[in-house]
Amino acid sequence: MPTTAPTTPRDLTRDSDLVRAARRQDVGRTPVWFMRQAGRSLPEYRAVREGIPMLESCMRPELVTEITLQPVRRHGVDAAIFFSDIVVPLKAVGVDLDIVPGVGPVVAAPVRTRADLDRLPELTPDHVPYITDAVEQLTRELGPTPLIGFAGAPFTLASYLVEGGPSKNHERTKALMHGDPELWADLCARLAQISGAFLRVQASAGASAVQLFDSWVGALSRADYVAHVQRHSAAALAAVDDLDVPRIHFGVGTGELLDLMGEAGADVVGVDFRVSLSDATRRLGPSYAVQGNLDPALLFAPWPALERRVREIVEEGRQAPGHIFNLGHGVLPDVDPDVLTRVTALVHECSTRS
Ligand SMILES: Cc1c2[nH]c(c1CCC(=O)O)Cc1[nH]c(c(CCC(=O)O)c1C)Cc1[nH]c(c(CCC(=O)O)c1C)Cc1[nH]c(c(CCC(=O)O)c1C)C2
Repeated sequence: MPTTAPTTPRDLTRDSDLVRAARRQDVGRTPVWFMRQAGRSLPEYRAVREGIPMLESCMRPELVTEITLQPVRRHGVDAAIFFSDIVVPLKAVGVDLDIVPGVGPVVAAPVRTRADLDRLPELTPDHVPYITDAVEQLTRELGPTPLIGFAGAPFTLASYLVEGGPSKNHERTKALMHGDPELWADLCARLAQISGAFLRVQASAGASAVQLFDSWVGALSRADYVAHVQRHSAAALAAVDDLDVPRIHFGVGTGELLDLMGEAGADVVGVDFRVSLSDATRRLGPSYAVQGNLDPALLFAPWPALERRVREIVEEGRQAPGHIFNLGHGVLPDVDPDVLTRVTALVHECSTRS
């Protein structure tokens, strides 16, 4: 009898529509998941999080598993997004920060000098044993449904570290980038190591795809992206080169950067709602799948208007080399979860290939 290699969690998801679409292969129907589908709008999420601070909940594998599975059970989406946060690896290496309800990540001592950078260590898997545990537990429970791991990209992480918290204009970040390009490059190189290692921990433990969130990089020009950011995001994505996981690269307001974000080493480029999938596909060419791009605010529109837009996006996606249906940015907290379930069913129904 021929011996067969043991089945890994990733083997079980290799033929899923999400992984196939990311690789620009034929799919049975368009796969769909929603950024920020875990947490946010779900009452069952609020119930299990009751009294547990955000960062603490990210370090409890049982809780991470439950919260990650909730939207998969409820909506029937084609992938789970790992419940964590982009600042978890920074906390893990010792940065004094907290996630403040209603605000977001707040850093006690912002990183602005060489001495500050010298206090930021590299990330090793030993810093995040609870991530490995949670991913292993999750992939066992998910079976054929892929788990997407993620990390924040160097620019977006740098913005939180340099500004000390959420920022509208990223002024201190841009001042550092242009005022001390050498320190900026060293900071981003360190953050690329941290991001890449965080992606690698998740992919090694069984995640089937990874997404690099460069949420705020749309604040940059093409010239600044090329000079100061692209190679660092490329280094983060390259950390999983040998693990055979598709890589999704996403940012908000990045219509002008899509091709450069693809070149950084993505298989799939995330598209926000400001650019049509057709334009995005034209800008990207045949070598990339696209992900997106329903405006999250449209989930509040009357169903006929929402339905029309969902059908349009599915049609536009058919012209792309591969399409993963998603929002153009994260689920808004007040959305009716039943609308997400209905959108999932509609995408599946109107995209089923005969
Ligand atoms: C993928 C993800 C993230 N955060 C969380 C997840 C888990 C999965 C999911 O919710 O589906 C949980 C996650 N992260 C947070 C929460 C809310 C905190 C709570 O419930 O107490 C949750 C559920 C807190 C958080 N963390 C962050 C913010 C934004 C602040 C700002 O405007 O600058 C906020 C509010 C930083 C953050 N975190 C993340 C991003 C990239 C995605 C995006 O652009 O939305 C960013 C920019 C990524």
